[in-house]
Formats: sequence, structure tokens, C-alpha cells
Amino acid sequence: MPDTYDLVVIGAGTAARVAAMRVRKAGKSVAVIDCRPYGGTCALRGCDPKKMLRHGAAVIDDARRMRSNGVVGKDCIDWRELMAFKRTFTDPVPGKHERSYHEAGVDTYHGPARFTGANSLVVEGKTLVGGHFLVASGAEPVPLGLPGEEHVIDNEAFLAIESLPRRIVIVGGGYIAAEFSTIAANAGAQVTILQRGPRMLTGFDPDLVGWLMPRLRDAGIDVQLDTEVEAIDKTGDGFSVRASTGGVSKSFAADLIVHAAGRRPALEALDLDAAGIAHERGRLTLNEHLQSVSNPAVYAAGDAAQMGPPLTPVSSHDGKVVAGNMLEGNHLRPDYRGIPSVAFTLPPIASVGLSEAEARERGLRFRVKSNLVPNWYSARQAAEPVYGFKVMVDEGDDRVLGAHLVGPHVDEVINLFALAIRHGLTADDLKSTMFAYPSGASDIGYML
Ligand SMILES: Cc1cc2nc3c(=O)[nH]c(=O)nc-3n(C[C@H](O)[C@H](O)[C@H](O)COP(=O)(O)OP(=O)(O)OC[C@H]3O[C@@H](n4cnc5c(N)ncnc54)[C@H](O)[C@@H]3O)c2cc1C
Ligand SMILES: NC(=O)c1ccc[n+]([C@@H]2O[C@H](COP(=O)([O-])OP(=O)(O)OC[C@H]3O[C@@H](n4cnc5c(N)ncnc54)[C@H](O)[C@@H]3O)[C@@H](O)[C@H]2O)c1
Repeated sequence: MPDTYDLVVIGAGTAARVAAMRVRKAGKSVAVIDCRPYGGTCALRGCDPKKMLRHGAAVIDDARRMRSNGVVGKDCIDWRELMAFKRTFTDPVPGKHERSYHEAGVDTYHGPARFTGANSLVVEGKTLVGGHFLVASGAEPVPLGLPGEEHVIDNEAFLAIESLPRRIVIVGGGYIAAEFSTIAANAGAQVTILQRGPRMLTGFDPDLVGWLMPRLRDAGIDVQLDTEVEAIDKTGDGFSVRASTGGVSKSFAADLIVHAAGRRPALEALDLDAAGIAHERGRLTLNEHLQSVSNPAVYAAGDAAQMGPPLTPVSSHDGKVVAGNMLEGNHLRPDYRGIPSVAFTLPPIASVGLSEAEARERGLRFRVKSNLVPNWYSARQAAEPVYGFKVMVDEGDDRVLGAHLVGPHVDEVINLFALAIRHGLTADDLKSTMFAYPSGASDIGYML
């Protein structure tokens, strides 16, 4: 006999949890399935563990900048202890999540889910029939398609390594490369980033990325741009990563090679065709309500849907949208305006709203204020050599179109610009707000 539910959710990450709990609260029967420990990427293999390790790196970076400014002593990280600190957060997550599902009356299943029909899937050898299905299966690293790819570890493995190797090569130059290199280099590893494009962090403003790069290099990170990885060979004492820059071959010795070359929706194992769920080039084909265009019982959310940027707040937002649509019929659409994004480098770099290039492409009339300001108090009090901004304001209605920041506190300050963009505040609204002084926010008036 199949078990029947109003909603069957594939995945137990952020998007899944928000949707499952809302639908259950409305009195519906819900099952959640995950093939990994409960909690998802953010809590177990992404944002949260990464930021705990990064805090150790930040202490080292702080101490180095304050050297000759009153801070003395040896700065170093005990990697094993730092990892143990991380586990104080991550270890309890699966148990806590699963308990809270049970307390709410949600059934939990463990194992890979695979569709067997338009309204059924199989997990743990059991068939589950659903009124609705939510694909919240997240994302996975893109296959590199290189000889020796099996020697490359992913984010999950990196965030769990028990001892820090001496030489680390990172394939790719986006968020994960920038953040993991910051952690590893400050913890004492020699890190090389191999990025195939002409710059790192392509989702961020190019001028600000340019200002940040010397800080990565000062931390000891060797950034090789326009460098495409081609093959990985096992050597006597580790690996050799073969790459090419403008047709010239190079090789890099490594003890550990980390994947940071992008992620794609995790859909392959689901057998979407068995349920008649349309997909194209590795992405689900969804309507504006995050519902499959070909199987109306199926919705998707978060990294699996990739309608918005693959970030945790987006997964949570999507979860609310799909829960509302499944409960009351399609009436909600995701609203992706003003989503802030931060790469947690040292210092962090942040962005929200339109880029300068997008604003120009749209033919908008706007003013841009941009400057590198290490002489401002916020930077000086932290002996931070990199502090800069670029803010665009519409010439017509004075609304903030986009804000791009690099330097101390910008991972927090960007949220005030996000508030302004999402709620249509003007530059004047922001300028006339009194922010606590001295704080990162107290610089906002001077950026507009
Ligand atoms: C290293 C790293 C750092 C990040 N840092 C940040 C950050 O600082 N800020 C931020 O906003 N975002 C960050 N992100 C992105 C963020 O983690 C994701 O956008 C978010 O966690 C996605 O949530 P989700 O619910 O869509 O999917 P997930 O949390 O990935 O959940 C999907 C779940 O589905 C399960 N699953 C997949 N296939 C199946 C199957 N066939 N059967 C059963 N279960 C299945 C998986 O095991 C997984 O647990 C980071 C990502 C990474 C990789
Ligand atoms: N702080 C955050 O919010 C955060 C942190 C980590 C990850 N994430 C999410 O996870 C996603 C994946 O992160 P990511 O860093 O893996 O991807 P990314 O898309 O940010 O960057 C991947 C980079 O790798 C390069 N690349 C691809 N193949 C290559 C090869 N063979 N050789 C050299 N370079 C190659 C690409 O040109 C690209 O610039 C991000 O899009 C982001 O949404 C977010």
C-alpha cells in the first residue's frame, strides 16, 4: 500500500523546511525526504559552517592589520580546534531539524527520492503518493569534465577537513573560491585560485573587485586569471593541476584541490521524465508561480528552481511562495527585487540592486557616486586599507537603484540599501535617517 500525503517534499534544506512547515500548519499531511542529514546546504555545508571558520580567519586578519597599532603576539589558527568550534553548530542541526518536523506532525524519510509517475515517487523502497510535490533538492557542483576530476573535493568535504594541507588549489574564481581561499590562507595554507575568466567574483562590481584583489594577494593567495583547468594528475606527493593561460600550459602542485567552478540544480537523480516534469538544459521549466508547466502537481523552490539567485534568503522566499500557491491556488509570484549578496572575503564585498552596466543597458538616467575611501574613519579605526563604494540613484525619482560596497562592515550595511531598494526609499530618505555613530551605517549619507 502506498503512503499518501497532501504534500511530498524532496529535500530538507531551507526551501523545503519553510514550505513543509507552512503547509503542515494549515492542517495538511506532509512528508519530507532527504538523502543526506537533515538541514540542507546552508546550515550543514555552506553559509553557516563557512562563516564560523571565516571568523577564525577574521581574527588573524584583524591581528595582522593591528600589528604596529598596539596588537602584539603570534597569530595562528589551530585548524582542528576551529573545526571543532564549527561542529558545535553543525552537529546538532540534523537531529534538531528532524525532531521539529516530528513535533509538527511531518513524516520524514531518508534516501534518494525518484519519481515513478505523475503523482508518485519511491524512497526507502516505499511508494509515496502526493497531491502536490515540491522539488527542493538544491544544487550540486557542476561536473568539471576533466581527466582526474575524481581527485577534486567539493564544499562539503572542504568544510569538514580535519587537518589543513599545505598547498591548496581552487578550481574556479567565484564566491566559493573567494571565501574558502580567505579561510585557508589565513589559517596558514598556500592557496592558488585558478579562474578561467579575466576577473574574479563576476557577480560583483568590477571596480570594487579590483580594489579587493590586493587584499587577497596580501593574504598570500595566488590568483591566476584567464586560467582554465584542463587535467589533474596524481603525483608521488600529491597532485599536479594542469591548466592553460592564453594557450600556454602551466602546472600547479597541490595537496588538495577544491571545486569552486559553479553549481547547478540537483535534478538528475529524480527521473523527472517519469512524472512528466518538463526540463531543459538541466533546469526545470516553471511558470511564474514556481509550478511545473507540464505537471501541475509539482512546484519547485530555491536552488533547484533557480528562478532567483541561488542564495538562502531566496530559498526561504520561494518556500513561502510555493506554500501559498499550493494551499490557496496560484496567486503568489516570487519578488526578487533588492536581494543583497555578500562574498565573505576579508574585508567583505557586497552588492544589491542593479549593477552600473545593467542600469546603462536599461537606458536609465542616474547619478553614480563611487570612491575608494580608506581614509574614512570606518576603515581607519580598523587599519583597513580597502574601503570603497559605488551607489547609483535615479535622477528622476531619487530612488536607490544599486549599491556596491567593499570594506569593513559592508556585509551589514548592504542590508540598509536592500531595505531602501525593496521598499522604494529615496536617497533623501536615507540621508535624513540618523544612524548610530560611529558605525558602518553612519557612512551611508556620504555615499549618496
Ligand atoms: C559553500 C557554500 C557557501 C554558501 N554561502 C552562502 C551564504 O553565505 N549566503 C547565502 O545566502 N547563500 C550561500 N550559499 C547558497 C545557499 O547555501 C543555498 O542557496 C541554499 O542553501 C539553498 O537551499 P535549498 O533549500 O534550495 O537547497 P539545499 O539546502 O541544498 O537542500 C536540498 C536538499 O535536497 C537533498 N536532495 C537532493 N536530491 C535529492 C534526492 N534525489 N532525494 C532526496 N533528497 C535530495 C540534498 O541532500 C539537500 O539536503 C552557499 C552555498 C555554498 C555551496
Ligand atoms: N556568500 C554567498 O552568498 C555564497 C557563497 C558560496 C556560494 N554561494 C552560491 O553558490 C554558487 C556556486 O558558487 P561557486 O563559487 O562554485 O560558483 P560561481 O558561479 O560563483 O563561480 C564559478 C567560477 O568558476 C569559473 N570556472 C568554471 N569552470 C572552470 C574551470 N574549469 N577552470 C577555471 N575556472 C572555472 C567560472 O568562470 C566562474 O567564474 C554561487 O552562485 C552562489 O550563489 C553563495
